[in-house]
Amino acid sequence: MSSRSRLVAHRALSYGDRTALTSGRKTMVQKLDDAQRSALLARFPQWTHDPVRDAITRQFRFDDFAQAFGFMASVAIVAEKLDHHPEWSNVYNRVDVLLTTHDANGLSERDAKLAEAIEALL
Ligand SMILES: C[C@H](O)[C@H](O)[C@H]1CNC2=NC(N)=NC(=O)C2=N1
Repeated sequence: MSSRSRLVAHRALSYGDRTALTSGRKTMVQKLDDAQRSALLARFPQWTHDPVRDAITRQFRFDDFAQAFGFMASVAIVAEKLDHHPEWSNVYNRVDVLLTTHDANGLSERDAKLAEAIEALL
């Protein structure tokens, strides 16, 4: 098998897996109501509510770039597993994270799950 065929086969498999993993998630995700949003913020006091985006944000600081990027790599793996991804940026030892659910146009239970998983990495 040529290296090009292997690449294409790998890609096809990846897409197949992804379809299988996500095909059970066609239901609309519900935006949190006010009580649920308050509960979320009480549960994660280090996170700040962004009312414009209906998102939660947190800034993480590490000793250096290697630690910051290691953290991002760990979050990326969890995010991919949850099929829920952060909006973020990194400058040297700093990582700015914003969580919101694009499919709901605001916070949902998925953001709570991802925030919980991120906190568990620290
Ligand atoms: C098709 C796939 O399930 C969706 O696009 C997922 C991927 N990751 C996501 N991440 C975030 N933050 N919000 C979403 O609505 C979202 N949707």
